[in-house]
Amino acid sequence: MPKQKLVLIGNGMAGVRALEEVLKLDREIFQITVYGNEPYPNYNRIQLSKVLQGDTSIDDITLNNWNWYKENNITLHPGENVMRIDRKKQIVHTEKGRMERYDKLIIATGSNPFMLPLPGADKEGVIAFRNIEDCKKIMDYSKKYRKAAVIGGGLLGLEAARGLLNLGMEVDVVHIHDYLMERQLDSTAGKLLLKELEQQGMNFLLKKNTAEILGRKKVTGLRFTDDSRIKADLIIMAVGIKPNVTLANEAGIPVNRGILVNDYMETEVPNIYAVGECAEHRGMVYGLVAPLYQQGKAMAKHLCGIEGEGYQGSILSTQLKVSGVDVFSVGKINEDANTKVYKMHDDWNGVYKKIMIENGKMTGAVLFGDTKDGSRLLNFIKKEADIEEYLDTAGSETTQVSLVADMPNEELICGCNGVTKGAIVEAIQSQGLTTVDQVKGCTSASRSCGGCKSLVSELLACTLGDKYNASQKEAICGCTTLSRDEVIHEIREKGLTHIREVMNVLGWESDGCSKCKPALNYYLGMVNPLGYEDEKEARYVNERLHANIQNNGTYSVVPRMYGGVTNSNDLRKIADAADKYQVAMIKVTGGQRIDLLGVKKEDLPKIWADLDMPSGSAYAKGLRTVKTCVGESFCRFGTQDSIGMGIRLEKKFEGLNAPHKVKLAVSACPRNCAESGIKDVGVVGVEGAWEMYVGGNGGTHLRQGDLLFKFKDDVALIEMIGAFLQYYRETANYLERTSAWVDRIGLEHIRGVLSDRNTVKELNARIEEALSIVQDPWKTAIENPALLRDLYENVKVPAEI
Ligand SMILES: Cc1cc2nc3c(=O)[nH]c(=O)nc-3n(C[C@H](O)[C@H](O)[C@H](O)COP(=O)(O)OP(=O)(O)OC[C@H]3O[C@@H](n4cnc5c(N)ncnc54)[C@H](O)[C@@H]3O)c2cc1C
Ligand SMILES: NC(=O)c1ccc[n+]([C@@H]2O[C@H](COP(=O)([O-])OP(=O)(O)OC[C@H]3O[C@@H](n4cnc5c(N)ncnc54)[C@H](O)[C@@H]3O)[C@@H](O)[C@H]2O)c1
Ligand code: SF4
Ligand code: FES
Repeated sequence: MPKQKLVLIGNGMAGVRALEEVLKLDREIFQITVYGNEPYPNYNRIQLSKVLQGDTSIDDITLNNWNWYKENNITLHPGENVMRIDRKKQIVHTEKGRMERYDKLIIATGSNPFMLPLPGADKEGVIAFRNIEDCKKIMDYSKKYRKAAVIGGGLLGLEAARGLLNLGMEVDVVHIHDYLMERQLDSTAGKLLLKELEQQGMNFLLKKNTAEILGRKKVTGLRFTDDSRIKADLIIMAVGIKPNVTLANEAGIPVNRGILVNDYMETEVPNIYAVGECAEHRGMVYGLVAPLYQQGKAMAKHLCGIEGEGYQGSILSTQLKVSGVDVFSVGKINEDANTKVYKMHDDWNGVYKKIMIENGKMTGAVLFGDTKDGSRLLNFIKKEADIEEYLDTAGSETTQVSLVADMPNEELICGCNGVTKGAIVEAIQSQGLTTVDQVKGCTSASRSCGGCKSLVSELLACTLGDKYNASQKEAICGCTTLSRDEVIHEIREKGLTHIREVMNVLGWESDGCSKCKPALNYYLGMVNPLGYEDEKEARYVNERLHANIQNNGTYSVVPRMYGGVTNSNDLRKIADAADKYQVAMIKVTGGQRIDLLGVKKEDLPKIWADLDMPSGSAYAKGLRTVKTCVGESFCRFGTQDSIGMGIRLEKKFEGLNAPHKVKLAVSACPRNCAESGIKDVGVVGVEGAWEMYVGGNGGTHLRQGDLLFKFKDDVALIEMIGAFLQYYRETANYLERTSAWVDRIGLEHIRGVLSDRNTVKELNARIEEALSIVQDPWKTAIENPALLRDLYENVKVPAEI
């Protein structure tokens, strides 16, 4: 039988997913042609927010690459607009004059951003945020200009605003309502969100109606109906979307807000279907992928002649993709005469939870500050569960790990793609999957917004147990096939106590190399801090000599200055030492201390003795500096004693060794003068509390820290920093910065582990043990004549280690 001709208009997320569903059911019945007016293969529109925020690149958001179309015998016409549908002759006409006959036609033309018809809306610098071109334009603007305004405080506007901040712009968000995301949140959550985002640096203008976009040819600002004005070089319009129904309308296909369809996504015209944001089903037009994918599934069955109940409508759930902000909403969000409400508001910790109940059944929920219950609530609300059923489990101290383990098989793990726990576990077991990417490829879980990635990872861990850890295996170097975890396990199990022993017992294939020797030295010390004797010769040269070697063979000397605070006495000692040893340069470092550059190796012990100050560990794989701002003692904006806290932290953790260098900072307000956002641990004072950010990095791999927890109490903050550092010490690969480690094991996972009080206490007990043996290395060296002779007088230090 000849194949039927299936034509898809719109190469976007809903249309192409529907084709995937068709191909899953029957690869033989259709000869498929796709027209898409964007010049790209199908890509993940959702991830444009992450592209703008710098978390991923345009190259990495392709969903189906060019090859996928070839492999599935699909003819794709990228960058080609369909101009007209001739429903009588069953032909589509394109802008290039092509005419394509169809037996079945799918319209999946998505939406257009709604552009407010304001005077000046056509000026240069007014941009929507919908596709790759918009994203590129915005990024280009950010390189040239400083001030941006986003009109619309909904999901898109806020994600765009976060992106603009990350791109270094100042951002005003103009919103028409008195609280943010009013379509997804109630006023309490909307206001909490505003506070949180203000602290991230966004500026909000609420209840503001724009009257005019100012400027001559190019945008210069906005004027509002109350006649107030703001300046702006770039305006992002994010005030909602309009289904793209022009083609259907002109072809005489019945349209209301969207193209009218039945439960099988058939329009009222034979052989024409509509799916995605352009379709209207039972009065609803959807703007999130989960319902669009469900529509595609129902439509594919119908196209392939398979019976099914059709699409029944969806309960919507949303999450904002802004790092450090946890907001979740599902179903009904506002009370009316028929609803009762279960509410919890912990104002201090900024946690808010509201569940809507009708006749004892759950119909909606809003979460702010702690969203780990989101997927469970979505499942309860989907099945209209009794509130009692939820409350029975709600009191228990759940972490994400236990949450996934306890979930019944029919519960959803991935809301976007409708993938249940049972389906993932089945795929893991039957197909031998071991990584999140494999689960994504096989089940589609985590393929869209990516919000469920950590749940998938936990599920892999629960399902595979030890095998999951083994599957993450990467040998620590070419001398062995053993991974870091295996080596540490063997060190513990077999009670191994020194590097040579590890190599002998674990069958090293050589005498060790510059990669494994320092790593083993660290792992042995981490496992047994009290019993292990540091093997100096396994350390890199800088750590061995306690000074950084420079390009001309001299060294730099950086004495410790707790919290960046010094005094005239120390400054005098530094000046005298600089003169006496004729240092080439005295330089203030980024870590707020003083670097004496150009010291000869043989002078190192002498200058340390003269300085009589502790080592600043500027060379160490371990705690380096704790940078502070002046804080409440002097600054008008300071809400906390940042210097006091910084000094306390530095005194507590100085000398701690770690998989890589660790930098801390304490700022007394969100202006962040100490750059807490790009430190391994960054502390930021807010009114009456401290926020703790982790995984920040200001180096080659720039990464903004993630908010981990908030504390009103100094002791609790210090305890959590101890627990975080120890968890990093125990689980990171040697030479893995916290930024890479947080990305690898997941913020949610870390938060889950550190939410357990006992774990925090145990980690602190172990870090205390490691700290108890810390000695100042300069002092130790000066007091050890043999070491002085060996290291600073006789021996030539090989440079590679
Ligand atoms: C920045 C951003 C972030 C988002 N984040 C999320 C999120 O976190 N979660 C979520 O669920 N949803 C999110 N969304 C929404 C989600 O991306 C959309 O719901 C989804 O992409 C809609 O799919 P669609 O196929 O209906 O439309 P689209 O993906 O827009 O695809 C329609 C395609 O048809 C093409 N087209 C239109 N007319 C023609 C024509 N005449 N000829 C040829 N081609 C044509 C369009 O150019 C487009 O490529 C986000 C959207 C944006 C913009
Ligand atoms: N995380 C996510 O799920 C996510 C992220 C981005 C986009 N999206 C989707 O993309 C689509 C577009 O998002 P959106 O945020 O533009 O749509 P939206 O309709 O959700 O929000 C638009 C917001 O703009 C405000 N607004 C309207 N007119 C205004 C005016 N004149 N001045 C100021 N504010 C005004 C509205 O009050 C509303 O809050 C939606 O379907 C959304 O669901 C989803
Ligand atoms: S971070 Fe805040 S408190 Fe600290 S110096 Fe800067 S403005 Fe002042
Ligand atoms: S929840 Fe969005 S990809 Fe899984």
